[in-house]
Amino acid sequence: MGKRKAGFRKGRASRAKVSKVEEAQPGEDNRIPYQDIVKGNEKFEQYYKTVGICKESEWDEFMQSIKSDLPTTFRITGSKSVAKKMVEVVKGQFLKDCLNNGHTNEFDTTIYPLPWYPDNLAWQMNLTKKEIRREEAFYKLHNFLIMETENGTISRQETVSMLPPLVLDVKPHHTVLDMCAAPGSKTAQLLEMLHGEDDAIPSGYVIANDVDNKRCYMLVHQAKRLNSPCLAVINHDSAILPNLTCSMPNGSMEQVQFDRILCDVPCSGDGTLRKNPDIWMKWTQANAINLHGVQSRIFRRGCELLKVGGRLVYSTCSLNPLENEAVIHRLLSETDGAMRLVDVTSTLPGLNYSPGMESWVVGSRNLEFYKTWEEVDENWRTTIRPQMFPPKPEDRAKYELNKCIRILPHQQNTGAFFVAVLEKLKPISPKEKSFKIMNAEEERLKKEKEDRLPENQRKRRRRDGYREDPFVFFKEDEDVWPDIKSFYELSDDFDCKNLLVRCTVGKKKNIYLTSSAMRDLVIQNQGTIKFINTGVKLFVRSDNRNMKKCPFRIANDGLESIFNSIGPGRRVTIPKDDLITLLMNDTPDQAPLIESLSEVVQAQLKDLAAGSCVLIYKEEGEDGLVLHLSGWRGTTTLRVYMAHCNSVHLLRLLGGDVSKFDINKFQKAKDEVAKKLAEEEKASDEAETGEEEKASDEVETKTEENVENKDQPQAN
Ligand SMILES: C[S@@+](CC[C@H](N)C(=O)[O-])C[C@H]1O[C@@H](n2cnc3c(N)ncnc32)[C@H](O)[C@@H]1O
Repeated sequence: MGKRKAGFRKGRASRAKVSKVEEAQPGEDNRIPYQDIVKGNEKFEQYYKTVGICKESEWDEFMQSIKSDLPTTFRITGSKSVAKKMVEVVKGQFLKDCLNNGHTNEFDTTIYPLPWYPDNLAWQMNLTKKEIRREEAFYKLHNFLIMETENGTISRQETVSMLPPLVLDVKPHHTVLDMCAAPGSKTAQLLEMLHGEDDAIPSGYVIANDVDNKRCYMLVHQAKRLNSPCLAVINHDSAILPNLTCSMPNGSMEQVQFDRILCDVPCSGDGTLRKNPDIWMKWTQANAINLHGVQSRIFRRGCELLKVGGRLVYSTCSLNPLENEAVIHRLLSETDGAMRLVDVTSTLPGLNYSPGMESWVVGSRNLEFYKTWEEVDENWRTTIRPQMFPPKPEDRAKYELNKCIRILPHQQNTGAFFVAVLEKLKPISPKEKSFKIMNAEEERLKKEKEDRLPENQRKRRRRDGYREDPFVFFKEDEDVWPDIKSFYELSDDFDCKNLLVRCTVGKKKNIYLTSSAMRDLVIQNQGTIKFINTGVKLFVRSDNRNMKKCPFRIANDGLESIFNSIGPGRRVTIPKDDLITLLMNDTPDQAPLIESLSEVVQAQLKDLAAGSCVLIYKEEGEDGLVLHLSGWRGTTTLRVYMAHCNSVHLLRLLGGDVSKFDINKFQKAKDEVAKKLAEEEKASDEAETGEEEKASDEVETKTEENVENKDQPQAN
């Protein structure tokens, strides 16, 4: 897929409708450069003034803020000890140096933790992304953000988008559904919370769904950085998401009801205007009117799939009450007290917000405004629906829509956002017949019926259901297992049935690990659910001659999940200085000689057969940094087996010298230009010298000829 040209957005159809954008001219490829987009739209202003999106006294501030570029924000991720160390890095001298690297006073380099995010794990800085990218003074900061993002230790996520997962309050035992998950920044956050207790494999899981197949792969990419065996990516329209079943300890089957559901629905996105200025050109009230229906259907399905007592968060990055309070009100009024809004603001200290609206006017696409359905013009009655209107004044107290949270851009220099937290009080009968909750007997009969289908029909079902490679779980007698088990001295409680490969025939290349709950879910639902991805990479085929006994090396991705089961025979405890040496020399050709490492390491390696091993680093103190890394003991060398960005990240955590990796791209570009100029100059000098030499040679030859001629005796 081709990369979108940086700084350009498509600008077509709606341009003509928006008078303020007339000055912006699309380029040859029909895109308008960002800097040429006029930030303003009369209809937007008319609509939100009429709706009363903020107090009149705040309007100018609201508009000024929504037209400005966003500040940069990021979240620190990773295991407890790594995250703690990263917070120290962000608070420490390194980042101070990055921010004060010879810049002039024109930049506001303030950086601060978000007060409502726990443990100082979320940070906002007043510099914009553009400033960080374009200013040489900030090259170290830019390198830091890129490297640590690639490594998965920070997530560059907009402040307001961090709210929904946070208020969902996920615990390690929760079953979680993310209904509209791509590209996945919130899924990542949900996973981090699931793994929040640092248990190797939590009993809960996250199912991340998106209707868009391509975006599902963005989700896979995003989640990969988190190395969780408790995630599955699935691809469905969540408004009609099929029921999932799971097996119970007594062997019966049950429909899955989720403890936590995130419903971050598709929306008009006008809360992201600061990040996506092209929305200024496209904005129309018709978008919100059109989206209300799908948002309501997805939300309703979420409420059906939620466990009684469970929590659901509905969120959008839209300012529009039609996509927000109207959707919530519609569901509350249609489900007869089964759901209720929860006020979570006391858990968000220091967050500035507006309470949800309890009353609003509904605007048509032409911006005619109606207070009640009865007033609506006949022409609009197919697009404006009665459910879009607010509760009657006498019912307001019943719905408590003021418990919703709306964040406006000027309140703390962020994007705009809407969040509603709901709890389920009693079951909701599914709207669609097909979602009827099956009891165990019905489920068994359905399975029996499927099993009786002729083989060709079953095959077709499988084919139509999957375009993905299959998920083939290990059987107890899997051929490669005994060698792996004995090489890594894996304990008997490690269940090899949770391992899987993505092929049915041929050599197994990569072996993935899922949690037991995830394995069960995949096995029980492969017929009805389109699974795109699950499992964390644990073993990778290695045909190295030193791995004859077990042709699989251990991968960093899944190491944490299996670490406790690995026996002492393949473990090497490594002191800080040795680890720094390994990280500074992380390529195979640089691998340090064993004899150059400390005696402690040499002693451990003496009896360790060559091949894959686990390196363990533990800092002193209760909360000290703990690292488990995939390593390779060569015949004479030892090395870390990891991506370069991981090495740099770890060096930074250990206080090692990362300066040789901190490339100043501006200086590099200048050096390259200078080098090219020098080469050109040299070439032209040489050419000139060549010409001169040739010319002088010619002169010399001629002179010599003359001399020779002169020397010739004159013929008489
Ligand atoms: C606002 S984005 C979600 C952002 C995501 N939660 C995150 O934090 O990265 C909305 C997503 O909903 C997906 N979507 C749209 N309609 C859907 C549907 N009917 N079912 C499931 N996903 C849908 C879109 O493909 C899009 O990826």
